Amino acid sequence: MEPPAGAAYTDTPAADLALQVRSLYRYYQTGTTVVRALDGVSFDVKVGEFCAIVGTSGSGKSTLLNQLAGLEPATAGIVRVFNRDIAALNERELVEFRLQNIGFIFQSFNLIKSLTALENVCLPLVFKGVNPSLRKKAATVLLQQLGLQNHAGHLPTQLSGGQQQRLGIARALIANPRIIYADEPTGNLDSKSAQETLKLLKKIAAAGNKTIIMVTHDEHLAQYADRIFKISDGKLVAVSRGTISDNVNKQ
Ligand SMILES: Nc1ncnc2c1ncn2[C@@H]1O[C@H](COP(=O)(O)OP(=O)(O)OP(=O)(O)O)[C@@H](O)[C@H]1O
Repeated sequence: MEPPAGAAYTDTPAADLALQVRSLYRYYQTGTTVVRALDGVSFDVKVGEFCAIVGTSGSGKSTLLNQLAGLEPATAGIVRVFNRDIAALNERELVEFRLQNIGFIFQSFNLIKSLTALENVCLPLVFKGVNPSLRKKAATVLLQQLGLQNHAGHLPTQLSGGQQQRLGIARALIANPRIIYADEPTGNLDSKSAQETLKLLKKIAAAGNKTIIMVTHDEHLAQYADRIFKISDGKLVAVSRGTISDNVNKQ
């Protein structure tokens, strides 16, 4: 039976969950002040779900994404990514776990300006030790899939914002991660490119059984997601279903 739209937990077996977050707290101490950036957050995300985390500035969205990636220790609570308690991993194991499982998409694209589009997309495979001809082959296929085949030799500055973000998405996909974290992926895009980026993310989640977690302050763009988690003052205050369900696979 489908869980109700507002459910943060599902009755899904743990093996089918991408994320299990339980009573997660992250406090920051600045002088004598304690900031409760995350104040007891709990939710599940199923494998293949596209989820948006929304909230106003300072609500705790980036802190939550950092926690889900194991980039900072929690004050208390549990984060399991594909059933691995990431607090139990040491720094070296965390780096390896991220390399094997997580792709990142950034607001400012984080492309290397001196490298061509093809070389930028290849980078995660360089870190994985894949040989140059296989890297080039995989990157060429992805550039083709994302409609960037005519830009392989271009530098990022020779591409539009939308094209740069597609490049960022190709780079996030090339190592075949099981989950993708996107932090304000449309923050630097015009509204048309933003919508195209969201359609692309929706299509990736639907087609490849990839889980996507996207942080955005844009409540309209969040409607492309399967579920939307609303954060306020470090608390999960609402869970809803995205209302934009146009069949992106047909495009
Ligand atoms: N390293 C830090 N040290 C102290 N306080 C921090 C730190 N990082 C975040 N905070 C505080 O924690 C709260 C949540 O910040 P966070 O960056 O997660 O919010 P956000 O929702 O991502 O905001 P924005 O949309 O503006 O990026 C804020 O009050 C912020 O000032």
